[in-house]
Amino acid sequence: MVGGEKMENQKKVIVACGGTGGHLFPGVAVAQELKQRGHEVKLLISEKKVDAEASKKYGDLDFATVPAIAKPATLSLKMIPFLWKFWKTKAKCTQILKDFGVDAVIGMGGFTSMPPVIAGKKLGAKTYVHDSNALPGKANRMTARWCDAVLLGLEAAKEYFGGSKVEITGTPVREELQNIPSREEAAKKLDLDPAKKTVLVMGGSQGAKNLNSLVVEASKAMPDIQFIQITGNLDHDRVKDELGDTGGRHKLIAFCDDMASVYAVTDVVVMRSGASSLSEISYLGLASILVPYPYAADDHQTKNAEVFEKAEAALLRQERELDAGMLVADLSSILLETEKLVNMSAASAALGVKDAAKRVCNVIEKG
Ligand SMILES: CC(=O)N[C@H]1[C@@H](OP(=O)(O)OP(=O)(O)OC[C@H]2O[C@@H](n3ccc(=O)[nH]c3=O)[C@H](O)[C@@H]2O)O[C@H](CO)[C@@H](O)[C@@H]1O
Repeated sequence: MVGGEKMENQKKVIVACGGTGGHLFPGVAVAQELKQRGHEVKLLISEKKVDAEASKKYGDLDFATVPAIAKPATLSLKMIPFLWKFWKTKAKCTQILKDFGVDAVIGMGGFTSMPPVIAGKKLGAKTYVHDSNALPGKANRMTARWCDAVLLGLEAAKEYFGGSKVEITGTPVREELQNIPSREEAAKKLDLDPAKKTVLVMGGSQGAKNLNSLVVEASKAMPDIQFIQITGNLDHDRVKDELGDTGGRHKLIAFCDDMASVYAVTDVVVMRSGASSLSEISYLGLASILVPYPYAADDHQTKNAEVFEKAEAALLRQERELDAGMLVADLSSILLETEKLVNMSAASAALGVKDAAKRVCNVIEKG
């Protein structure tokens, strides 16, 4: 251990989870479980606005920021500023880790997780990486070389990492989603009718303009169904204009900081297939229609969606093939056929890993 005072058996753990909600929220879940077990935790997030917004409700956790890093897709002159920024960030991480007195570092994904893991390795700490996708990211595959163990959200990812240091843990879900309110309580909070079928729409952290517009059109054709549509900050006003007045049955939210209430009143989700959202809906046993983000690296969101489609927990629809009529037909087939909804929800629940946070923390505690 470097610097700092600590109790016996207590570990000082850095959770590197910056860059996107898909890395940050599983990192929060790991930090919450570690803290509950008496360990000391610091979360490293990026300086991006999205991280500041997503982390602000977790005031009881200790956050520090480091620059976000994105590797250029091809070998070009852009590698020079990338390497310079990488080196500077690693130096900053080394200082943070030394001051903290680090024992272990876990990276939750992306190139922003890489410098803290490498810095940790050089300081003699135990190092881990967690990947939540069916097709692991390039950054994680590279970071794995510096790690004592590789932790995976989905079995399908195992083939990309050789050797015995791989463990399937599932993807941790934050505390507030482990204990969601009742449907009635949540409906009251969101000013919705608990007796009506409700669709949640999540566009994910990247643009979902087309998907947002398709949903608006579908909603107009389904006046008895309630919608909660998370539009993303950039698309909110445009969608609001397109939607017009629905008498309160179609709610628009730019960014949602109360996913627990939203999930509690939901019957079916229409969403991108980001791994963290998938881990949450399977934890809660929600049926879904998955529309992968078409520009995700190596089309990894399709691979995630295929896991859910194969298990009959979801319908998989590519955005280029989807129109509002199909969406109405899909939603009707799930919402109006009770047996289908029940079966899809059960298949989703079967994919959920209830104790993922515990499994990840057990590995860190074992050392
Ligand atoms: C475009 C892209 O490449 N996205 C990737 C990014 O996830 P990205 O951040 O896009 O999406 P994820 O679905 O993984 O995570 C979103 C998270 O944000 C939360 N949320 C969302 C909206 C909101 O208003 N409030 C809120 O709290 C969700 O509950 C979830 O926890 O990293 C994931 C994990 O490697 C990948 O699987 C995704 O493919």
